[in-house]
Amino acid sequence: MGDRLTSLVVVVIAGAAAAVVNLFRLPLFFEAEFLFGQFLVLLVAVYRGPLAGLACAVIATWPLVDAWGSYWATLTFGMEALFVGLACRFVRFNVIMLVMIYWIAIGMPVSWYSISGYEHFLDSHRTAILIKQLTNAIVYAHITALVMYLPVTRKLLGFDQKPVTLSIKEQSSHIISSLLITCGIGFFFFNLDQSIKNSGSDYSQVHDIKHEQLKAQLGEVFSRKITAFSEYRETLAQLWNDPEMRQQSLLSFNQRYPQFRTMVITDQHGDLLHSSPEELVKNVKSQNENINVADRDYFTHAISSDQTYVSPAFVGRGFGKDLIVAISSGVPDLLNRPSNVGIIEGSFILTNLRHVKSLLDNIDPSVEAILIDQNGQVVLASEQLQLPPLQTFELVKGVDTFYEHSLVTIKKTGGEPGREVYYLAESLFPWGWKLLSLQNEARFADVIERSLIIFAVTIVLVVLISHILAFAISHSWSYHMTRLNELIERGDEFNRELDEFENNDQLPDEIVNLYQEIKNSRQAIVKMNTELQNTVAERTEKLQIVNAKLNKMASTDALTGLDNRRQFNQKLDEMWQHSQKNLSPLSMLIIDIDYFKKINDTFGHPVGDQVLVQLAEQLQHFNDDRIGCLARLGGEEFCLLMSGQEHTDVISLAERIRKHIEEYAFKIGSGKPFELTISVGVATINPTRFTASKLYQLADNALYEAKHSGRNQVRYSHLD
Ligand SMILES: Nc1nc2c(ncn2[C@@H]2O[C@H](COP(=O)(O)OP(=O)(O)OP(=O)(O)O)[C@@H](O)[C@H]2O)c(=O)[nH]1
Repeated sequence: MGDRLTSLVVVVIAGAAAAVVNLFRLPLFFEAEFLFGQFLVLLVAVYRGPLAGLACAVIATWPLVDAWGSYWATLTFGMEALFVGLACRFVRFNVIMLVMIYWIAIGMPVSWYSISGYEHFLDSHRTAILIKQLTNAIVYAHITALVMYLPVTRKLLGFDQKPVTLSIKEQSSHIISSLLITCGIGFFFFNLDQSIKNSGSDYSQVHDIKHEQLKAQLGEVFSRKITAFSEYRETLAQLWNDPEMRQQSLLSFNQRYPQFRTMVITDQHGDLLHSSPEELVKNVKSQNENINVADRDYFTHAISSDQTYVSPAFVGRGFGKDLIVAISSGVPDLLNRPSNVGIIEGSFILTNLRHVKSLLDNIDPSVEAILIDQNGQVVLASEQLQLPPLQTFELVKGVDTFYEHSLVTIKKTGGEPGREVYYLAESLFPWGWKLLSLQNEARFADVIERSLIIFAVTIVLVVLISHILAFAISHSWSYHMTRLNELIERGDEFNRELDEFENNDQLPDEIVNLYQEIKNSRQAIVKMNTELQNTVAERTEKLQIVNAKLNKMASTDALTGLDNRRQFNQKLDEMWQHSQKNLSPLSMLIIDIDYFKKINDTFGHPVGDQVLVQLAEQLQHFNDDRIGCLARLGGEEFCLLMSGQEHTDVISLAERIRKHIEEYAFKIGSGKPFELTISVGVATINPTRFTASKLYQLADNALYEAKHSGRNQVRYSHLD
């Protein structure tokens, strides 16, 4: 399979596996989730290169596009794979450090931008989400580092590709820090999550309590008035037939509840009977004969019911244009209950509800409240919210709930949703109004962010410290190995006692054993080497002796010990060259025993051999400095070579030899002594003019002549 096709298969399978793992995400706060599938993407980036990593990231983030509704995850994780893959191609790397550098320098800034782009609800949690990303990345990078060196990973993803980091120090550093940090981060994150959850629920409890307090306070304000109206309608029913008393009681009722700017009493048809202050009716009546309120809400609700009615906020018409709320109650017909004979109504101008307003404003610096009527209009709202009365608004639900709290933003009539996000608590009052209390979520987000920033800094420090620790531990493991390695390279150190290894109690057993093994084998090698050298020297010496003997044998005649023909030829050649160079004459004597055949025939070959040996011994007496070579050429033929000698001297030497042999008594064993003669052929040449073979030819001819002239003679030939 081609390398590209292999990469494609790896990318598709690892990407699909990572996508499946990414389906099982660990949910954290808000939309933040921990995912683990990315470790497979990193492995592909490390083993198969940046482009394969990028492709794998695209496949792996498929579930996130759907779940998170954006392609930002594909972008950031894709860039991460590219970054890690590229870095691994060019530097000796540590995958955890690379991932950390990527997220701090690139990933987090890109995410910062992306979050603001698509979801304002996450705005206040940007830092939290980014820190989650960094922590998540540190975790899956450690998982990557843990499984990266497993043989199975290499087999599945790397095939025969070598990972960049291979030394014991680097591998053990990766593994130690990975173990430490994966456990450490898990523990820290679990604790952090718990503490955020706890403080979140504390926060929401406090919010609920504040809300309940406010609700109770507001309820008391209104229900006291409602109760007062319910009681007063009974009083009024008693004195309904006495107009004077009605007016009086109305005035004193209003005095008791001065928050009501005006109070009126109408008959069952809505015609105004009394007012407080009294002039109101008078003034109005002076302009208009009959005031009828039958079309007003507060009348229609009160006249047909025995419940006290609290109206929505509205702009008053009859007695001014103020923004008011009316409380009205039907006055029962004592003879014909439950029908009413008229109503009593009190209105207070909203701006006069200072007490209520201050309750809304001062709940808590982070909590705002809105009081809304049955029409969904604002009656009163905390100053901060800037919601004027009668404004209708919409609560826009947030993307999520946070520890059972709804998250909302406020959208004013026709406008955009505000950017502030609140936790919502709401309650309905018996009279139909609602109390909404909104706790600004940014406050809690600040608290979370602060602890997350501390957490992130701690994690980064933990990562760095654990790497330093891991490095130190693995260094101590590999230090002695490295030292041993150096020693092996230097070699000779093992011949000495090394204190560092010999007398060191701190050394791990494995190192001590390894050292001993190496030392022993080293010493064995040295010993073997010395023995080998001695043997070789011994053998060489023997060989040289044998060689010398062989040489000797090759150049010596076995019977007589004189030079043989081979040696003779070589010496003749050398001496001819020497004489040619020195311009000196070269001479040759060929000596042949006379009638040697007879000796052989008479006494036998062994005796013949003895004769040859004795003759050689006798010739040796003449072998002085002048003789360049004394050889037996074969059979009973001997030869002498001389250089630089005068021809006459050579002839005289030949004569002396012939004479010496003639006079010499040969004796074999205990046999009788006998005599024999020799014939000698002598020749001398000028080597600058004649060759060595010419010299031989001349000497041989001279010998032939000596033989044919009766033997026991010296004959010579001379060419100048
Ligand atoms: N014992 C012995 N005899 C040898 C050796 N080499 C040659 N001969 C004998 O030497 C004899 C030489 O005889 P010839 O060449 O006929 O000459 P000769 O008998 O010496 O007579 P002339 O040279 O003519 O005086 C032969 O019988 C050879 O067999 C040897 O190494 N040992």
